Amino acid sequence: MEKRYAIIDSDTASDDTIAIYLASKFFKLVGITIVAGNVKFENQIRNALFTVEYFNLGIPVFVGTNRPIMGKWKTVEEVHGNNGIGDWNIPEPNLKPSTEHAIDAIIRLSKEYEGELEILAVSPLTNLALAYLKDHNIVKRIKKVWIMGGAFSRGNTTQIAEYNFWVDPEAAEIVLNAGFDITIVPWEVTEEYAEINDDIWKKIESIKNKASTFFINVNKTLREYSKKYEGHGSIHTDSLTVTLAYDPSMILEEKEFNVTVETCSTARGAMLVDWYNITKTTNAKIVLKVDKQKFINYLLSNLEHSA
Ligand SMILES: O=c1[nH]cnc2c1ncn2[C@@H]1O[C@H](CO)[C@@H](O)[C@H]1O
Repeated sequence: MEKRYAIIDSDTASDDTIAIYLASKFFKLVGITIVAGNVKFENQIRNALFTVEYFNLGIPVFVGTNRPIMGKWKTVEEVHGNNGIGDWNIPEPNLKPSTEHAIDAIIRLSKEYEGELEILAVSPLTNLALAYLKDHNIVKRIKKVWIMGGAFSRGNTTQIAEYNFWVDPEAAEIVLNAGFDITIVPWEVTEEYAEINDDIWKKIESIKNKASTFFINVNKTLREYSKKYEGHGSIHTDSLTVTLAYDPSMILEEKEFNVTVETCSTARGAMLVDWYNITKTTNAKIVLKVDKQKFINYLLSNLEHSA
């Protein structure tokens, strides 16, 4: 089967790096665009370049916006480690990012691969929102947008908000209302279907090759944090989103909703899902159930059969 074209938009830390690696296996990845989020911006760029170099992916890294639209957010080094990848002491990558801005790269690539390009947004949506504001026609040219973001009610960052939507709720609102074909993978769904528990962690550890070593190192702090504060193994939200995008037959249930994002007060970043279609419109599908075993199989086989 011909590989589909995709850009992965990433605030590159821990699981993002694995999502990049998986996306490079699943798709013809034409770019990695970096956006403000998880950890210090410079570290995110470094982590993306390191991932490309480590796995010899040959994919350009485009630096994007280094803050959300409103500029109010916090990085979460406590989740991912100080450098974003479990404090793994990595060498400085030789690769350099592209000189083209991520927003311009998204617009240009949407023309080069018109009607074929998919966006794997495992990040706050700032780059995509700004690309849309610069060129509304990207909506017609981009085939599909996969979004990891939003929580129904169990916020991982505030009582109600998931991190990616919380970092840039204005951007999320812009993207959701732009008219893209959107599928959302929300936090609770990833919590249920993208957990790497002790058994699977040990299995990955025992592979002991280049990719498994990478996985264990970059996700070390994420695992400790998830165990301590969320009471389960590490949640691989971004990897699940990329895998679902590659093989949508893993989606066992999804439903179309009108989805908006709260931008005010203590509920900032909350995903508002019109469950009973009170608004009489829809703008996105939300994934509700996933074949977890398939996800684990994809992950394990791609870690086993690496370099
Ligand atoms: O506590 C956390 N667990 C997992 N991912 C997190 C956490 N905090 C921030 N992220 C980041 O935000 C998205 C998920 O909400 C993911 O994209 C991940 O990179």
